[in-house]
Amino acid sequence: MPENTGNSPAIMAEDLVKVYPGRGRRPAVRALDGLGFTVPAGRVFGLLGPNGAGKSTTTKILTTLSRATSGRAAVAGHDVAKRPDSVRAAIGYVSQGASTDPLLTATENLKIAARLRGIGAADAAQRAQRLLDEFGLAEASKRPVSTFSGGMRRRLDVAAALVHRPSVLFLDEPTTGLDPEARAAMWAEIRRLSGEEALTVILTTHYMEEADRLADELLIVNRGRAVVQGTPDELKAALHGDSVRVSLVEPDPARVRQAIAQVAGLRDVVVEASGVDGVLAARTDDASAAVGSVIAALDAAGIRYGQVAASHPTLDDVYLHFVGHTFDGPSTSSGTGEDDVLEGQAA
Ligand SMILES: Nc1ncnc2c1ncn2[C@@H]1O[C@H](COP(=O)(O)OP(=O)(O)OP(=O)(O)O)[C@@H](O)[C@H]1O
Repeated sequence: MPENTGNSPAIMAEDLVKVYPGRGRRPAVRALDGLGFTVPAGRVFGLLGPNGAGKSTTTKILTTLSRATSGRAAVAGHDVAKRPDSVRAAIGYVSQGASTDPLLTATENLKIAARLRGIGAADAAQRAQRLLDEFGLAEASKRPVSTFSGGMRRRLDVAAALVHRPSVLFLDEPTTGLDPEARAAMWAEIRRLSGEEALTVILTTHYMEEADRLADELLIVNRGRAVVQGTPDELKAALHGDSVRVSLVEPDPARVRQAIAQVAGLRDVVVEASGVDGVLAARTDDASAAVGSVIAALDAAGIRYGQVAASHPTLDDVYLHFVGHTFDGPSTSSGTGEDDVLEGQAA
């Protein structure tokens, strides 16, 4: 039975600090720097942030795989440092790597997962059957997992993490590598779990669309700190004005920045180059005027570009605003520096 479906939060993290000690010439790393957040029970909660932001470290502490240097965290009402066994009994964890044995059948895998959680043989068989039905894997239950598609394997990984009926499920990039159809099936599964089963799902993802469509609430983490938390709609609504995006062809970011330096009314300007492509992103209160002026400035400077788009803020814009570079972009861009963007976050 879920342990925590009442009003108390599924997760509470307070002032978490994690310092990985230095070794030899390698300096110590302060991976978490006072991270705090709360996750209400029964929600899909998305953790977003650039590489190295501290997402994995946070997940490791919450799943008892690592200890915080200081601070406090509780999962399903249990303190992670004082009651790690109770936390482990209350959570399921699906890592990026497959957790099932490809040579065994789906049923065998689930039965083993249940037995490892201390469930008796008869109950394990029943639970395995129930999960195979729920996850649409009943017909394939007698086949070795090596014959499964990527989507079926991922669903089986999730099913295996639920054998002991946890109340909080950690999913680390659950749809990476899946085709769009399998991704949609996994999204439907996650929605079902949080809805019908009242499970709290902690989701780490690298897909902005996934975070937008799936997460009831999002936390953006940067440099070991919580930057902003809210529903995707709240976060988007908090960014006033419109977004302008221009795809650049073989850009020289410094030249692009110089070209648009005189364009009035742009803020949160970021220019990124990745291979032969690039992007110029900015926000403005007057999209139609800004688009015209940006195009004129790029033309005047002889800068090549492709698509030019203005839209209401998307989650990409929220990320850009709070982190300082695009989700797929480099961690240092030639645009507005991270500190500049964070200083301007009162928008
Ligand atoms: N075992 C470790 N020893 C030393 N430093 C570490 C260790 N694990 C993580 N770090 C460092 O801590 C910081 C946070 O890393 P973490 O893996 O938590 O970030 P992340 O947000 O999960 O990134 P990614 O999206 O790339 O997985 C990084 O600077 C990373 O290099």
